[in-house]
Amino acid sequence: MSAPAPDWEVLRAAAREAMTHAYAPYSRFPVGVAGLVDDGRVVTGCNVENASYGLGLCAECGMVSDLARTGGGRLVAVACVGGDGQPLMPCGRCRQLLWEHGGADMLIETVSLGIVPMREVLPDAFGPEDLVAAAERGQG
Ligand SMILES: O=c1ccn([C@H]2C[C@H](O)[C@@H](CO)O2)c(=O)[nH]1
Ligand SMILES: [Zn+2]
Repeated sequence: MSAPAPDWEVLRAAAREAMTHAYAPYSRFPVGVAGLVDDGRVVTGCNVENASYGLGLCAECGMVSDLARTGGGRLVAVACVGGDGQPLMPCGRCRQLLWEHGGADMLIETVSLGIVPMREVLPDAFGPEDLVAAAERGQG
């Protein structure tokens, strides 16, 4: 099965809709994210903050949970929007989260670079294959 082609307008709209559910009373910076799955599903998430500031959840965390809960699969393309609804570069931790479920070829829309594959925003990434490689060398 070939991966579906992303409709970036649809993804952006889904991310903006998700952003309306954000719980961000501390930063006042709502974030929404939408991901196209290889079976054509669209999964979404929003940020959910906490009075214990450091425990806040980025929107990408919610989206990855939505991905797992609705049947798993691989992320093909992800649009993330924040604040005024413009494209947002996911934070470093979330790039790692996304890598697990989309890998190097997953497309991501960023404000500074446009639409690029994950390998460009997380070069030399650590991923599941590194654990396999280490195990094969007898280090895992
Ligand atoms: O990729 C990102 C970056 C930031 N945030 C959230 C975390 C916090 O709630 C708010 C301000 O940093 O934006 C996300 O949800 N995703
Ligand atoms: Zn994040």
